[in-house]
Amino acid sequence: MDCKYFGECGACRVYEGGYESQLKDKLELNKDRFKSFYAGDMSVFKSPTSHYRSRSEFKVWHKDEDIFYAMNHLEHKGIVLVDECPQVSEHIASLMTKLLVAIKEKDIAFKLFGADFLSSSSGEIVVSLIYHRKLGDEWLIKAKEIADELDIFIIGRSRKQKLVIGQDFVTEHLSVNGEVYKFNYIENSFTQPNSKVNEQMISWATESLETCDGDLLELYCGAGNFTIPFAKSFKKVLATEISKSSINAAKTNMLLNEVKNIEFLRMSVEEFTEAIEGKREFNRMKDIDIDSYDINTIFVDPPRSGMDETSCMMASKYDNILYISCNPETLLRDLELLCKTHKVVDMALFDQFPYTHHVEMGAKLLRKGKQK
Ligand SMILES: C[S@@+](CC[C@H](N)C(=O)[O-])C[C@H]1O[C@@H](n2cnc3c(N)ncnc32)[C@H](O)[C@@H]1O
Repeated sequence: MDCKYFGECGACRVYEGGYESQLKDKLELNKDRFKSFYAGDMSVFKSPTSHYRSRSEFKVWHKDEDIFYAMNHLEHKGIVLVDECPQVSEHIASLMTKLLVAIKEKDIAFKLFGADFLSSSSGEIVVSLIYHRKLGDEWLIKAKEIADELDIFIIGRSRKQKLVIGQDFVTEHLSVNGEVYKFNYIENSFTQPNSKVNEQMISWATESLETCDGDLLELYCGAGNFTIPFAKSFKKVLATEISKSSINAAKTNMLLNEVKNIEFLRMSVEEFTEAIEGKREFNRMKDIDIDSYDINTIFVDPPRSGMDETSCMMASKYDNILYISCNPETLLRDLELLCKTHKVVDMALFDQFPYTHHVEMGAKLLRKGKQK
């Protein structure tokens, strides 16, 4: 990646030998890490080597009456000023300077401290401008002029305030095994950052579940990123997630894709575990006939902290477990528990975060004694 800040700004790590060499090392490290659970081939899915991030957050730094984008320094305290970034999508990259110029010209930089970008592959962009002051009518008029001029959506945020100019989402199209799915990505909600790798993850996961029978249970479903492509392989899907805005987006995304066999439930994994074990009743489950589900398969995509012990015990009740993880360390910890009853039959590495040491992993597990 040809970048004048490479390694300095904190977003990328300098790696001798470049992208391919780093990926090879990540693969070796993870093959070794998981060798006691899985000794087969690990599929590897590469990222584009630049302009792969569809969302990105920058600080806005004020210096000598001027403003700059900034990132935390990688090695020590302090920041690095950034005027371009080859990680972000082409659409975000070509907007960054124009937006900064417009903010200065319209004089709306006072107490602005953050700029978050979210883009779709077709070029829709929502920018959240984050302030340490209450935003009034004057800000709204000027920000609307910028939004019109640059053909973007702008959200003004400050404490307990959210002003939306246009809309607070972009619509992304993802191509999965030859089919195109539409997703509304909501500002300030979780979305997978690397669209090309995300498409490969969903394709791999969908193929991994193709032979599973019965219904599907999904935990940590977000806005239905996996759920919606999975739905055609199952009669019914029950998908749960803690975030209200993600569940609302998931329901919209189900309609956008004309999918009808999913029930989305806003519930934490901890709550859902209590509900399914009959330990506690929840009003949110009153319209869900849990006994009508014939669940043999569970799909999980937890945050970096992984699953907890109780959720692993719950997942172990199902014959097929598919686990997508953004943190190999917590995946390894959880496999210690899951592999008391199950064995890992396939694994994949997705290079969702190039130029960092992070990777996304996939693991397919089958109850011991069951055939593939
Ligand atoms: C790594 S994201 C995956 C989301 C989705 N599968 C996707 O691909 O976009 C993890 C999700 O877990 C949700 N989450 C975090 N803690 C949770 C909990 N305790 N119970 C349920 N969901 C939780 C987050 O809101 C987030 O949407």
